[in-house]
Amino acid sequence: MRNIEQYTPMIKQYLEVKNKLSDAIVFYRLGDFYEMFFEDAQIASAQLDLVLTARNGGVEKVPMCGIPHHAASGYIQRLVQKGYKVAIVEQMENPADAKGIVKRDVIKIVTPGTIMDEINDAKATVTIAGMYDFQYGLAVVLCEMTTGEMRAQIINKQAASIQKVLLGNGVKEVVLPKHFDKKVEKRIADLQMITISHMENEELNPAYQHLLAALNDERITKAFITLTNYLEDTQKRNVSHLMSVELVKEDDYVQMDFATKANLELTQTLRSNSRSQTLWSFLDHCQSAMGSRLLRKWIEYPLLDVQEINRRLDGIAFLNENFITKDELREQMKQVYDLERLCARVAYGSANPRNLLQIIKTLKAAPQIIALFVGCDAYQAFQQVDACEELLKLLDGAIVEDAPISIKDGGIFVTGYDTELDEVRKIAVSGKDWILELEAKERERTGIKSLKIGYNRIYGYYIEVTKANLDQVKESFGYVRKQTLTNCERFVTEELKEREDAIVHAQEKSVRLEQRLFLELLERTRAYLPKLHQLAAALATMDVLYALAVISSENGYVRPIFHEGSAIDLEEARHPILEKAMKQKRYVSNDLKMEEDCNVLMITGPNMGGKSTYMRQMACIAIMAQIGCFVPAQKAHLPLFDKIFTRIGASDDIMSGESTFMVEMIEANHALQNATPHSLILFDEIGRGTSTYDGMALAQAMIEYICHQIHAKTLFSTHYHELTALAQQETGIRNVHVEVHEEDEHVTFLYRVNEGKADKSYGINVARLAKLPEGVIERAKRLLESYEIQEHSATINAPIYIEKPSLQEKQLHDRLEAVDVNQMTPMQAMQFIVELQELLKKGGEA
Ligand SMILES: Nc1ncnc2c1ncn2[C@@H]1O[C@H](COP(=O)(O)OP(=O)(O)OP(=O)(O)O)[C@@H](O)[C@H]1O
Repeated sequence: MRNIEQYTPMIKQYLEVKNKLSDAIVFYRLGDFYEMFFEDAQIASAQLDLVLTARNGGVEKVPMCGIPHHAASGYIQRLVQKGYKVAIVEQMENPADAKGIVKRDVIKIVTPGTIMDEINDAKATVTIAGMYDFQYGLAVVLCEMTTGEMRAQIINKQAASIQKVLLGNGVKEVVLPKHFDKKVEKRIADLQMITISHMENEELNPAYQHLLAALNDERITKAFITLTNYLEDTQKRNVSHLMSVELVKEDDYVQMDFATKANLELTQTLRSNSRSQTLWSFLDHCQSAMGSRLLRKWIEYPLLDVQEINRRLDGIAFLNENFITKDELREQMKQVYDLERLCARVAYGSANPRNLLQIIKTLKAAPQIIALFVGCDAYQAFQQVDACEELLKLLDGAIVEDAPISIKDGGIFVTGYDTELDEVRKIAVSGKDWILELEAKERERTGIKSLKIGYNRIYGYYIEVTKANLDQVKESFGYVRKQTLTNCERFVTEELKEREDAIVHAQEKSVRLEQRLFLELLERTRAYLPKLHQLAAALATMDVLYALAVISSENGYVRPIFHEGSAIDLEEARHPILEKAMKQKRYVSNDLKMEEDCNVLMITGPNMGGKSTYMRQMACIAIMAQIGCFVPAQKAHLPLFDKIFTRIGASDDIMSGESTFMVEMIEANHALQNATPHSLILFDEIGRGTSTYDGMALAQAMIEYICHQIHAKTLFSTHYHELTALAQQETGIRNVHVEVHEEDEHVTFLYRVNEGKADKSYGINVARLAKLPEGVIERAKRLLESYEIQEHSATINAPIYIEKPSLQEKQLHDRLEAVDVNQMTPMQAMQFIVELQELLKKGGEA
């Protein structure tokens, strides 16, 4: 700890502030710069490529680096993205008025979960979570700071659930209370790139109580308190833009764990974490950022409610049947700004004059946009949305077209908006005219052509004469010297001094008046926020419907039809993204049919043959269908999937320290433990991460488990051709294979999926395609031949062993199925359990 008394007064002041902000980098305002000192300077200079200098701090030279204040947001964003917190320390008084050291204080702390103004990616969502741990689980309250949206969830303490809720919702920062399960904290820390913050204050601020109105759950309240107290603490103000907390019920949506979402590259790619080439970016033809963000939510939360899905599909069909309406919608949507974030800024008090202009433009377009949906039966509710015409009347014509971003310098309101403002402005303007006249008069009187009248905040108005003309200044002019610069002198006259006060005063007064009027206008706008939120939600929905209509019509997609059974019937299905990305070659469409009693589709065929693509295609179509979008196929009859699980591709989790095989087993386990008869499972080459026999045994055991216990619809690709024999014993398994054409050891992939199993693997042919050295290929072929000979002579290709359920299991099953628990007394139930236990001990009755 430094002895702060030894330092210069300024560094002492800095250290007093810094000592309370140990986990943040302090941006300390000095004139036009933000300076960083000591360790903060070292970190910032390394992270932001700034030059590290030093400043005399009294007892020692203090490391220092700085950035211009007007460029701060870019630097803050870079630091925060790297997981740092940045505390902004501002000058709290005008340096000119300060006696001694200028007063400074922290005005806000920007953290990874609370960054708002500094974000320049309109489609990005930044979420912060407050958590509370109760004995059996966790309450999580999520908040999207830029919109103020809040959601709550109760989850269990397993790593997969924590990962799903935090990574799945783009959480960048988690706030934990004083007492929190250390093991769970470690699980959160293991997720990497999530900043963990702590908040000790456990008292509910009454200002936020109403946001919990609809919820009566003490656990959620506690997580909410931790979160809101932290937000107040970092923002140093009331976070008035927060919206009511909505409880998320997982059962309302298709459940996908984080690995599944990542594997399917729904909203970010596996390799680069980028947005391009994802299902989101592919579908995103939205015209507004709020539309894009809503689309992302739709993709992450596909629906289970067939009525709601059909409503969206009806909306899309309406736009595609009325293409002029659709075109008109696109044009009108161009006028729509990010009303969601604008509302948040109004509520929070950070809206600027340009933001109000954006609201005006949006409100002007809104009635026409709503009217476009008059004929859309599915969305008649849009007609009830208030387009806020009253607010438009209030705002329209108040603000000048090229209004400034800041309210510091006036120039916000049009003439005629306020009579007092007009009066003050007139005085200020006439003052300026008087100055111009004086300048002309003085030039004439002195004969100095280059004479200028200028103004600066410290010296006020002055007459400036260049050095070259100084000899022409006569005493009789009454010029009093004010300031000497290298190449000019500045003077005042009695006359100028007298008028200066009035002019400056009028200018300042008009700026102050404009500020007051602007804040009043914001306050009046605030009264319309509930209506504006509804309008924003409706416009965003229309925008997403537009995007999905465009995708569906441009690519010839078909409307999915849902049924209550479990059969899948897809004709000429395609992978939406790959189909679009393929330029030279044509994408080969395929059918996918699984009848009610078919549980597992076993897919065999060569590497590179298109197995994974066929599986991903199924998942993409299922998700697109359940978000209410048309799908890439000629016919799509589908069940409603409740959960989707995947074990696809090589998503080695290097970060979590798990091996490839371990990740494979964890993901497979997750599916086997949680899938239901209504789920979709995609297992791509399960078991390949271990030895052949291990892998094959595990794969077979899993398939049997799915057929007998789970009955979920499963697509299972494998290179273990032996497994295809299972189809002969199990009615629930069907074999299909991807076709290739082989000629003179050269293979051509046909990507056509046909009935039956593949005859061989073609691994060596594919290796040749990859241009491995010919020596390696030849040697591999010889080895393969000798393996195959051994295989036939020895017992390597052991026949597949199919285990039937034991008699004991069958008896247990029959008994449990037969009993009607509702008709039993507690005593009878206990007796029944004892009987079952005895049956277990005896190993069956027989
Ligand atoms: N239906 C299709 N039409 C056209 N090209 C396709 C089709 N399916 C796949 N492809 C092409 O083949 C490539 C390989 O496909 P995919 O990864 O699905 O093969 P795979 O059988 O899973 O291979 P491996 O067993 O090595 O994992 C794809 O990247 C794509 O370029």
